[in-house]
Amino acid sequence: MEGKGLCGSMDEFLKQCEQSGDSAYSAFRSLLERLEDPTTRTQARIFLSDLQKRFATKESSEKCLHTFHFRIQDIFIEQYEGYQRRKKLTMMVIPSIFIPEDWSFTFYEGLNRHSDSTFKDKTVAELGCGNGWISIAIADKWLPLKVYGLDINPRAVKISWINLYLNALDENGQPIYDGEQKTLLDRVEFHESDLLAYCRDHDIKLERIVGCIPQILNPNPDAMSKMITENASEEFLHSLSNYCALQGFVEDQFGLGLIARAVEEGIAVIQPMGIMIFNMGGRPGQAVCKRLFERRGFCINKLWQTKVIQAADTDISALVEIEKNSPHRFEFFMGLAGDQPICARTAWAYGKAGGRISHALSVYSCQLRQPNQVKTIFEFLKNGFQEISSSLDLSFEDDSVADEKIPFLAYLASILKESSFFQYEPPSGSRQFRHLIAGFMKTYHHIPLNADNVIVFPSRAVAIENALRLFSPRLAIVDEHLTRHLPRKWLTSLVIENTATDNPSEDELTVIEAPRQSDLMIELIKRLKPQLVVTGMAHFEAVTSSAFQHLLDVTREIGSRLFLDISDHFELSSLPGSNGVLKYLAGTPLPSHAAIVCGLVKNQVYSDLEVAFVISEEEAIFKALSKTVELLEGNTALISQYYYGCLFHELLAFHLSGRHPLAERECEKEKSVEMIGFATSAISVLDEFRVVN
Ligand SMILES: C[S@@+](CC[C@H](N)C(=O)[O-])C[C@H]1O[C@@H](n2cnc3c(N)ncnc32)[C@H](O)[C@@H]1O
Ligand code: MET
Repeated sequence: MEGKGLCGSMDEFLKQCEQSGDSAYSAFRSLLERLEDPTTRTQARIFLSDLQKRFATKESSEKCLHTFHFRIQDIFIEQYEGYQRRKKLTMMVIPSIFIPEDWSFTFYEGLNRHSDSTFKDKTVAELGCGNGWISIAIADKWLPLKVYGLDINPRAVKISWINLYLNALDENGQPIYDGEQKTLLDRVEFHESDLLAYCRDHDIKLERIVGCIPQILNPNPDAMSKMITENASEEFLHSLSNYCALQGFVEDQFGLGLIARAVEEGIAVIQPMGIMIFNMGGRPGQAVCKRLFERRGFCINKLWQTKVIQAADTDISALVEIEKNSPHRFEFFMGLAGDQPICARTAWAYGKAGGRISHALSVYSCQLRQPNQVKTIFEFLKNGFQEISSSLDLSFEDDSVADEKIPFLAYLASILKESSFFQYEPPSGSRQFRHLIAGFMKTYHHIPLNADNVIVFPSRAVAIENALRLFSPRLAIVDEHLTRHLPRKWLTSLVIENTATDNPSEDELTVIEAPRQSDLMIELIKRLKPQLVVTGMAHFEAVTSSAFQHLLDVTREIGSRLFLDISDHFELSSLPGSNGVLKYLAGTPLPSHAAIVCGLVKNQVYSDLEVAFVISEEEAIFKALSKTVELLEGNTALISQYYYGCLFHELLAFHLSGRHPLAERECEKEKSVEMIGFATSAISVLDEFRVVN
């Protein structure tokens, strides 16, 4: 039956199509309006069946494209040998849009390598949907919740809608229902959109983003800046399938700028566990293609790789130009069988001389490693930090490094997003950071500390030097591992012979080095009676608390202050090994003459970042040490506190609070001897200022 009436006669229709591609397009636009209108839909669909039947053979449908500027044909998407009920879709094309070829079919094969659950019930966007066949095939095969087929070419979008009606309704114009009693019209929408603009503007959160978009820079950049409208020239509209404009990304130099932009736009709209699947021409080289994703925080899985003949309608001379101006070499092959890569220049010359050139084509499936954090980083960089974005590298060989660095950058981004400057923090260190350290001690080691028991220093060396200056002991015994950064004069003076009645100047501070072994250290303490002891602990002695207790007792009896360095035994992990000192503190308060020093130095990412903290449960010591930070060495860089703060935060964030009630602590033993007090110079300063934490 020939569709007449609403659609006019077929001959009239074909006559209009014959005039030009533009004219054929406008004939189909009117037909689309009839498909959209439920009252004329059935008839319009029947008219399309009749058109298809009229050019049923392969030859006649080719001729139709040539003469009438459109083609409607069945494409078989599941055609395994021996498989009887071959699945077909009916699809039309017009010359001003992309006509599916090798690239599309490879892409579809790559999509098919995913498990059924990848698309079932999911919200999907297809970038550069062309005539819409991939979006329709996804909807047909996997029953996703919704597929948004997006294309910048307005004509591609209209033809996609026609293709949707062609497949949602049967030849008689009746709806085809799937297993869930839905038709393709319930599952697919097509929209004109520059990459993900449509989803962004409509606040659509996607679970899958798939795309086969151009990878060759337009050899004629002016053409690209032309307004893209439905009425632009056919040639120009078709060129949108093969060429892209400069996008302002580093990847432009490899022709990958459009994909780079798609990925960055995708990071903003994809759900955290979402997957992006891209068809990647291997011409820039596999390493470059992989890097595009990895440096933006993705893990990639190359699902399918094949070789395709370089499309005849795509001029690779833009790649030859890039080779002229850079050391980069693209990767082509001679024929499909070649396996020795040749560069774009050689490929171009070989092609001009009649040779067939091919290149790799792969389907990449990509997922963000730490999705929410990478999203935060990109959200921040989007607003005016293009330069940082270009040099950003979130690719890591080692997962544990990624686990440290990405959360930190995200944390920094969220702080900088809220304020463009670093806030003033008290000299004892950022309250939040001290709070986190105390929280870690409480949660992981059951030591009931609070932020006012913790003083932050730029490094362990500074912490120790400040403690020595604060008390200015006549004699200090310092573990030989910790003397390296102390002023030389302290290590060279020797005032041990002075009697207690002498009144040496405070500058005459003498440091005696001692081995890190508690029995030797204790022997020295007993003999030399220093006013201050700074020591670490050998590993074997740190296992139980007895060496620590012994040191506490001896220093208390003699009247020395003790600074115990636990840096080597302190682990910033979710399963930190304990040690005798921390076990002791869980059950007993830290005596007032003792403090714990801990340098955080073992980070894997920024080996030059250091922070240290001192723990004291004595308010006066807390205040005085805080003051030394202000007076002597300057505050600790906030960036270092953020870095370590973030590590502590990560370790605390998932904990339920109060799951392990803290043990009752025993009371501290009575003081027996008067301890060394603050240096007179320190006292004057401490008296002068009211010390605020
Ligand atoms: C190679 S075709 C792929 C078409 C279809 N997916 C297929 O496989 O047959 C690439 C498509 O990307 C579209 N395109 C180019 N730049 C785009 C952009 N910035 N945003 C959206 N689509 C774009 C082109 O119009 C073209 O339809
Ligand atoms: N013909 C294009 C090329 O060779 C590919 C079109 S599909 C993005 O790059």
